[in-house]
Amino acid sequence: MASLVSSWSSDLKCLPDNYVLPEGKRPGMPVPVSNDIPVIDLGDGLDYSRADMVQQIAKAGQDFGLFQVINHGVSKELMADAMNVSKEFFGMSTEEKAKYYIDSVALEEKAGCRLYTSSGYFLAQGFDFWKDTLQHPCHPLQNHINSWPDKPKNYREVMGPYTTQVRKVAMKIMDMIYQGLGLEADDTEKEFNNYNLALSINHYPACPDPALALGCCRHCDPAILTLLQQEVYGLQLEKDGHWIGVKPLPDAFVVNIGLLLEVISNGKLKGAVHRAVTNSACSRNSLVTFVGCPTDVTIKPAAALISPTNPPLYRAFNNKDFHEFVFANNAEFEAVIAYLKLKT
Ligand SMILES: O=C(O)CCC(=O)C(=O)O
Ligand SMILES: [Fe+2]
Repeated sequence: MASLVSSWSSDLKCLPDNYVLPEGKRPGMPVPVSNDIPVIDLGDGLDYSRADMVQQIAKAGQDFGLFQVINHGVSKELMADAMNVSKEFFGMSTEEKAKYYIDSVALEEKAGCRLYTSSGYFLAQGFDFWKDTLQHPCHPLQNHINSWPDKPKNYREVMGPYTTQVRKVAMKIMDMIYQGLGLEADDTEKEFNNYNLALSINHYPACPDPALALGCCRHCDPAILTLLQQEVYGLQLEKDGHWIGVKPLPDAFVVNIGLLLEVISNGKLKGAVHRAVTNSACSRNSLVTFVGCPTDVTIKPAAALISPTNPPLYRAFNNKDFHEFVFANNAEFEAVIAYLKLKT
C-alpha cells in the first residue's frame, strides 16, 4: 500500500530512479495543445442534421481516432460532482484507501473494484508510471455498485448516475458510428446491451520531473470506445508520428476509438494511440469510462464491411485471449497491433 504514488510523493524534490524512463520513452519537451482535434456538438436543435453529425464523427474517427463532444447530455453539475468526488477519494488517508488496494501482480486475476499503482503493465519493463488508479465495473449498475468505495460517503450516489449517463452518451455515439460505417441494426456487434462498462479514475500527483516520467504509457485502449473527462492538461494523441496535446475543454468528453472498434470497422476507424504526461504544478485526475465487449465474444471485422475488394485486415480472435495477450505484453503497442492484424 505504501507504494501508491499519492501516499509518498508530496514534497519530493527528485524523481525516484524507477520512474525515470529509458531515453527513447521519455516525453521530453512539453507538447502544446492542438486546436485541430475535432469538437463535435451533440446538442438538440442544431442547425445541422443527424446525418451531418454522423459524418463528422466518421471523419474524426478516421482522421484522428479521437474527438471531443460537447452538449452531450451529462450535466455540468454531475461532471463537476464526479471530478470532486474522485479528488476526495484520492485525498483520503492511506489507511482508508487500503481496503481497495491490490498489488499489480494480482491485477489480472482480480476483477471487481481495485486500487493499484503505476500501470499494472510495468513489471516486466523495469520502470514505473507516475499514476494511481481506482477501477471498477459499472454495468449493470445494480450488480456492481455495492463493490464500489463507500467513502467518500457520496461516492456511489454521484458515480452511479454519472456512469449511467456517460453510458447513454457512449451508446448514442456508438449508434452514430455504426450508422456511419453502414452497419445495420441487427448486426451482432450492435448488441449494445451486452457491452460492459468500467470506470478508471486515474490520479497523477504533481511530479518533480515531468520530462523524464510518464503518467500513462503510449497505448491504444483495448476497448470499443472510451469517454474521458479531464480538467488539467495531460492527455496527448499520436498523430502522423507526432504527439499533439488534447485541450481540456470544460464540460466536454474526449472520445477515443478503441482497438476492438478498429478491428470491427476493418480499419476504417483508427484506434487512438495516446499517453498521459504529468506536470510539476498540480495533481491531475482523469475519469475514464471504457465500453468493452464481454470476454467470451469473438471479435472480427463486420461481415458487411468485407468484400472481394475489401478483404479483412484483422483476424478473428477471442476477447479474453486478446486481453491476456495485452497484459502479458505490457500493452506494448506494436506487439498488440501485430497480434490483431492479418499478415499481408
Ligand atoms: O489520463 C489520461 O489522460 C489517459 C488515461 C488513459 O489513457 C487510460 O486510462 O487508458
Ligand atoms: Fe487509454
